[in-house]
Parts: sequence; structure tokens; C-alpha cells
Amino acid sequence: EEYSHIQGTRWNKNVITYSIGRYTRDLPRNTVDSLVESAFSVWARASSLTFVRSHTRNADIMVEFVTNEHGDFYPFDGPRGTLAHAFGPGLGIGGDTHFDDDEYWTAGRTGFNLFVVAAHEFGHALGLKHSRNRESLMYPTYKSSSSANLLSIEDVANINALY
Ligand SMILES: CNC(=O)[C@@H](NC(=O)[C@H](CC(C)C)CN(O)C=O)C(C)(C)C
Ligand SMILES: [Ca+2]
Ligand SMILES: [Zn+2]
Ligand SMILES: [Zn+2]
Repeated sequence: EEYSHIQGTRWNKNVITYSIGRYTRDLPRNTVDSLVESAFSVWARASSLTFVRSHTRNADIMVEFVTNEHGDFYPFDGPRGTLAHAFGPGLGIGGDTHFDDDEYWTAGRTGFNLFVVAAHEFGHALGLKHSRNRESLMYPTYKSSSSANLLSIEDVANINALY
């Protein structure tokens, strides 16, 4: 889900920083790093946005793997069910993206593909809402789509309408 009701609708800059906090044990750290970077580059290629990795906790988008109650009002729910969530643009928790570490995160077609889920979540972190179009990356249910054409025409139009 995206919780934009407590945040603004868009970032007021084109260079957005992200930082990775707690990792999952399902994948090597450098694999998580590259899948996260690839998920951001999906949006960078379709827009005027640039994403820069930071190693401090005051990045715009904090990316973390957490379980159950984890300090915001949206505890996760154990295996299956909700896979992840992200807050809409804004200060503090704005943009922050959390992955439910009770899921089995993979780089392939088993478990839940981190690249695909991250690309969806980062759409929310940039201010996009869900789409009713099954072809859209912002469709509310998971499908392990091929990494090639992840964004639908609608997704590209929506991100460019916003930035
Ligand atoms: C397999 N489980 C699902 O498909 C679940 N959907 C999700 O966890 C969404 C993320 C997917 C689309 C990557 C939650 N979301 O919208 C975050 O921004 C349920 C449909 C069960 C809620
Ligand atoms: Ca879950
Ligand atoms: Zn969503
Ligand atoms: Zn959370």
C-alpha cells in the first residue's frame, strides 16, 4: 500500500537519495544493493529523476527489511499477505520503503522477486498510487513479471505527469 495521506504528493527536487538499512538474510548484501539500484533505475530511465545512494540515515528514501511491528503504524503480517509498503514523498518517514522479511526474497522466479516488488514500492515512494490496469507495475497484487518491460505506458505517463 502507499500511505500518501500523511505525506506530500511529489518530491520537490529531481535528485533523490536513498539508503539501505537492515538487510534480509535471503540474499547476499551486494545482490540486494544491485536489485535496489536496478529498481530505482527503472524509474530513472522513464523520467528526469536521478537516484543517489547514501550511507547515512538522513537519505530521502530509507530502504529496510523488517518484520511485524517495526516502529510505524503499519505492522507487517508474517509470511504471505502484505509483502511491502512505502510512504509517499515527504520529510522523515516520507519515501521510506519497508519489505516484510517474513517473505522469501529472491532474484529469480521463486519466492518473491525483490526487483519487481521494489520497483512497485519505489513508485509509491515517488508519489504514484495504485492502478486498476493489470499491465501496470502499480497494480496492487504481485506478479513475477519479466524484468524487461516492467513499466506500462500508463506508468511512464504517470511518472512524467508528476515530475
Ligand atoms: C502476494 N501478495 C500480494 O500480492 C499482496 N500485495 C502486496 O503486498 C502489495 C505489494 C505487491 C503489489 C508487490 C502491497 N502494496 O501495494 C505495497 O505497495 C496482497 C494483494 C495480498 C495484499
Ligand atoms: Ca507478509
Ligand atoms: Zn502498492
Ligand atoms: Zn513499515
